[in-house]
Order: sequence, then C-alpha cells, then structure tokens
Amino acid sequence: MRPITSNERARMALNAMKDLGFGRKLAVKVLKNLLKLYENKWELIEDENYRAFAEAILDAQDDGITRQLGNDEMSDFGAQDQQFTETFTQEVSPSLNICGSEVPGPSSSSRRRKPDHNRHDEMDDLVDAETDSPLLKRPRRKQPETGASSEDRAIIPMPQEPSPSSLPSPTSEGTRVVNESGKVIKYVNYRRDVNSKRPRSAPLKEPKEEPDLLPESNYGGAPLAVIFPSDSDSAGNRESYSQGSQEGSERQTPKTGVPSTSKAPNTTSSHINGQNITIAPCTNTYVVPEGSPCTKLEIASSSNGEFKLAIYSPANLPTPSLSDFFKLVEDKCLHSYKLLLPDFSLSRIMNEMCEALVECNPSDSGVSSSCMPDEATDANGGPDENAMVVAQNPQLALGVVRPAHDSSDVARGEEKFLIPIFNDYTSDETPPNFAYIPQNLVSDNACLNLCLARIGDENCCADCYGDCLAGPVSCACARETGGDFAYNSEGLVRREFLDECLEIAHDRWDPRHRVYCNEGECPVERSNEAMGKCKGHLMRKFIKECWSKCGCSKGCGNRVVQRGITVQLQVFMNGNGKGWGLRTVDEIPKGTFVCEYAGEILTAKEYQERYNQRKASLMNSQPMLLDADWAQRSGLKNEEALCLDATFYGNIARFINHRCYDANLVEIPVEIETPDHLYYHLALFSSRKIEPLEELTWDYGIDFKGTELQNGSFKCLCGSKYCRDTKHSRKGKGKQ
Ligand SMILES: C[S@@+](CC[C@H](N)C(=O)[O-])C[C@H]1O[C@@H](n2cnc3c(N)ncnc32)[C@H](O)[C@@H]1O
Repeated sequence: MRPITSNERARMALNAMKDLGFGRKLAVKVLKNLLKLYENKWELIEDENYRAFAEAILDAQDDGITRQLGNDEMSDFGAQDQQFTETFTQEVSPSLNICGSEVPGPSSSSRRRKPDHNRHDEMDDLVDAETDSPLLKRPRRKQPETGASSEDRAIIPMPQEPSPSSLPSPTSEGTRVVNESGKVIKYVNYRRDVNSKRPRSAPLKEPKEEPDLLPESNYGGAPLAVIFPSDSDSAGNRESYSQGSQEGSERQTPKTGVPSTSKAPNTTSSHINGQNITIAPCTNTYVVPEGSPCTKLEIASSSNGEFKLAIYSPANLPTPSLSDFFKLVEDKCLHSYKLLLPDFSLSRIMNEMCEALVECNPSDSGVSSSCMPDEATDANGGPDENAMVVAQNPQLALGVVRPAHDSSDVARGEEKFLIPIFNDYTSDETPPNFAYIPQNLVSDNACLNLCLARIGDENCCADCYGDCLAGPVSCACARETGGDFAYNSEGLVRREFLDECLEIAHDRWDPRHRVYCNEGECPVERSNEAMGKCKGHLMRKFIKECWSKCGCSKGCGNRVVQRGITVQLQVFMNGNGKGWGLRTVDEIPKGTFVCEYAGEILTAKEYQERYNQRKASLMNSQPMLLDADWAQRSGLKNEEALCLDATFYGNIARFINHRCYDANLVEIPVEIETPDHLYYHLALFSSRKIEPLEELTWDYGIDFKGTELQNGSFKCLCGSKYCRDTKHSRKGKGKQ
C-alpha cells in the first residue's frame, strides 16, 4: 500500500478539527507549530483522535489567538482547500511557542498543557493518565469558587416551563433555546390547551407519496417477520377492540409485569428510567455483589404503596448497622464521583426521597415514610431519578376495573403534553383498554441487571461537564457511533447516521444485514418450535446516550430519548380499516425523536407462553424482539433474550400503525442504562420531514409473504406503493 503523504495527513487532521468546529486558519497555524514541536512526528498529532492537536487549538484560543484572528478567520473552513497542502514540512525546534504559549517539547510529556493555564490541572492529569482510552476524555473544567451548588453551576441551564400566560407563541419547529453564546441547543414545545387553535377534528393527512425508493423486485422475498405472529386480521382486530375493554375486567392479571396485589416482593415489576416508577422486586438487580455473597440488600414493595429496604445477613455474620452501611456508600460515592459536596449524605438524600414521595402521593396513605437507597446517585451527587424505585398505584393491575380512557389525554398526565383522542367516525368507541406507562416495565424473569457498577469507565464520561456536544472533542459516549455523537446541537439525529439506519431498515431482508443463529441456539426457535430454523436477526446501529454515571448535566445534548416526548401528538380514528392511529400536531423535522415504543420487557419465552395462553386477547399486540445485538452473542440464555410487549402496558407508540417500507418513522435502538445491548430502548425517529396532522407510521418489519405463522397479524392496508402484503395490498388505493 502506498504510504500516506504529509499533505494527506494534514488534510485529515484539519478535517478532524473542522468536524470539531475549529476554524481553519487557526488550525493550520497550530498544526504548523505542532509539527515543528513534534519534529514532524505525525503519530503524536494523530494519536487518540488528534487529541494533542485539539488541545493545542484550545490553548491557542485561550491565549487570545481567536481575538487576533478575528471571527471571519475563525470560520473560514471550506475554501482554500489547496493552500495548506504545501506548508507542513517545517523546521524543528525543541520547544516553541504555539500561538503565544510556551509548550514543552515532545520529550517531556509532549501532550500536556502548559502549567499556568486557568484549567483544572488535576483533571488534566487524570485525563493524561488514561493512555489506553480509545477516545478523548474531555477534562472537567474547574468551576469558579462561588460556593454555588452543583446545580447552580450547570453550564446549560434547562429551560423552565413557563406559566401559561408567558408561553411563547410556538412555531412549527418549537421554541428555540439558546445558550449563552447564542447557539441553539434545543427546541422546546410547551404544553398547550388541546382545544385551542387546532380544530378538534381535521381530515386525515395520509403519508405523502414517496418518490421511487427502490426497484420493485427488491422488496419481495422477505424471509421472516421479526415480530411474533398473531392470527387476527384487521376486521377481527377491530372486533377485539370492543371486546377488549370488557374483557379487561375479566382478564387474569398476567403473571409478569403487573404490580401484584399480594405482598410477595417477587411478584411486582420494575419501571426504569422514569418517574412514578413501579417496583424492582428483581432483587438480583440490587444484590450486594460477589465479595459478600451471604449478605443481601433487598428492596421490596407492595402494590399498596409500601416499600422497604432490608439487609439480610446469615446467622454466622453480624448484620451491618444502617449508619455504617450508609457511611460506606458515601465513601464509595466520593471515590467514584470525586465531586461530592462536603455535606453529602445518603441518609439525607433518602429522607428527601421519602418526603418527595409523600408529596407526590398526598392522598396515598399507604405510602410509607421509610425509604431505601438506590445504587444510583448521579455523578453530580444528586439522587438519580432514573433509578429511583417508587411504589405505584395498584389500580394499574389489569385485574382491576379501570375507568375508560380520558379523551382529553390518553397518557393521563404521564407525558409532558396532553395527548387527546379524536374519533369522528364512531363517536362511542374508545381505544382498547390498556395501562399507560411512559417507560418500560420489566418482568421478573427478564434478566435485566441495572447496576451502575456494570457501567465501566469506558462506557460513560465521568469526566465530562455540562453539555458533551458542546465540547471540542467527543467523549467516550460517542464511541458507539464511531466517535461522532448521534445527535446534533438541535437535538436531531445527524443526517448521515440517520441515513445509515434508514438504509438498514429499508434493506432489512438483505442477508448482509442479518445474522443467523447456530442451530438450536436461536431464542425465537427455542420458544416456538413452529417457527422453524432461525430466520436471522437484523443487525442495527445503536445510539448511546449519556446517563447517570456520566459527569455531564441532564441538559446534555447527548440525552434525548431519556427526556421523553417533546412533540405534540393526537390519537385519532383512522377510518380506513386500520383502527386507531397516531398523528402529529406540528411539523416534525427529519431526525426528530418522536417517542419510544414502551411496554413490558418479557423474555421471548414468556411472551410465547403468554401468547399461547391468551391468543385471542393478544390480537393487537405487536411484540418486538430486542434482538438488535444478538449478532454479537452466541449461546444466549432464555432469560437474556428479551422482547417488548405493549398489549397490557404500553405508551403512545402503541397507536402507531404499520406502513411497508416508506414509513415516516424509523426505529433505532438506544442504549441508556445498560451497556450490553441485550436491553435497550426502541426509539422512533422521523425518517423525513412530517407535515402537521400527518399520520405517523412505522415499518413493523413483518414479512407478509411467509407462512401463516411467520405472517404479520393483519391484512396490510398501509396503502404504500411498496406494500409487501401483495395478497391484500391496496396499493394505489391508499389515498382516501
Ligand atoms: C400497534 S397496533 C396499532 C394501533 C391500532 N390501529 C389500534 O387501533 O390500536 C397494531 C394493530 O393495528 C392494526 N394495523 C396497524 N397497521 C396496519 C395496517 N397497515 N393495515 C391494517 N391494520 C393495521 C393491526 O390490527 C395491528 O395488529
């Protein structure tokens, strides 16, 4: 292979800096000086994704070079591509001035900053010490010593929801939130009166006709649906809705995923990453690890709203006192997070949790004022709301008669906005009965070990501060997406990444995108012999978001899905045989997070058992396998093969209808709390710009060509010209 030339290396280095947002002229200048400094040793510049280069530019900026060059010169990348190519054969000096600052030569800790900067040298040392980190860890900047609390110091203040009178008039794209330097950091829509402005009903906007996306022959011959089958057709499906609500009261409480009315801790379910959370009876999540195998920390709750923390020790061991235990946890927190306030106290946090809990449930006399610690305090020392475990209203159990849906808000206040129901066709019909949950629930048997200790340093950015996207270099949380964050500063999925995801979704039947299990190892095959040999699992690209162990703030731009729904939605009766559907109120730009597909996390086997037992009541169910990473695993255990079922518990995504191939939403797996990809969030993002009042659709990935068992559960009425259900297709009849 031809050796890479200096000019090519220079071009690559400058492009890397351009990607980080640095101006070209400054970068060229710094690069020249670095080459002198490092005696043309490009490896030192290229090492760790051009870390030394980026840091030298930062130093140069701090030293005022930015001002010297002026704004125009700082943003002149793009032009003059040729100019820099002949400039990189420089003479060497052992130590030189990079844009005005004295920097030690390569022999002495070549990539360290000069010592007298305003930076936090201690953190720099830490960063430098991590030589094997594949990506740069951005040093946490030293905070001004104002005595302010950690919250006060957040770089990007999260916008407060204004009072109704001060609501800004929303634009189609939402209200821009800008940071101090005027950069748009996110768009916010504010809760609006559902009756205002928009008519209560509006003619359905069918998804717009897509241009020819692929030759006809490419979308046939799909080997298998990735969805578990159901045998209803659309008509049957509609019938089951009206039965559904009556049946709801008679239904047996499913064995898993339902807060039990019994006190046995093992029969309740956990709710993750959200508020108003149900219980985590799955005590293995909270068991004190291996080192002390006989002592157990157990967190239990009942559906009456009580919960408790218990430490069990075997007879031959003394039970540790709660205060000793707290002290140890505090020490560990200090060791892990380093930046705890001096008066940090676990017991105080727990008291505050209890108080908050009582405030959240003022009418719930069953709420105990005792509280339990969670493993998680977030990296800023505060309690981690995502991991708190709170008893939930037992009425959610499906065995209990619950009122019909509230047509002004199907989400019953669980989301940031009201999500109203419109039915202009059959005025008395309401959506089928189900319990609205904003986040997933986990069954007892599903092996989902939510333990912060499992998130290693390489899977988080403990050293970051504020907004990871605003930093000059990507942190470890961008590694999953090849070193660039999946989101841009406006909170949208980056175009290139989205296009890659769309390509995979479009070519989902192409064997190049699928992985096939060894014989007898496929969890789907094991749970349902009738499925036959493994038909392959789609290998998908993951997004990784920052989370509790990361040092950044909750407003960090790499936290999108975990912040929940930010677009205004409506449930509506479709009137075209597909039943209820979901539509957007406002225009949605391409790459916007719309909602997560939430439901009960079951094992594939559990789902199959449930399906076999109550086939009829599962007619509307679209269980999704969480198999995006099974490719990396061999010998998956039954309890590790997870599946998402929104039949009894689900969120707004439960109303999204299927459209073959050219749907306006695409699902992307998002890693938040677990690093191993066996559990992830199935997040739906807009695949293109979506017009106001357009129906939202998603390609469920059903093979309508397979045998009955492999088939999807309905006759497809999507109306897409790419419809795969050739037997029943209404191609060309889709418009009404
Ligand atoms: C996740 S639900 C979607 C919401 C559903 N329409 C409802 O009324 O609750 C999936 C069910 O909707 C119906 N459905 C979704 N997409 C459809 C399509 N393209 N054609 C016909 N029926 C569809 C099927 O009955 C399917 O089992």
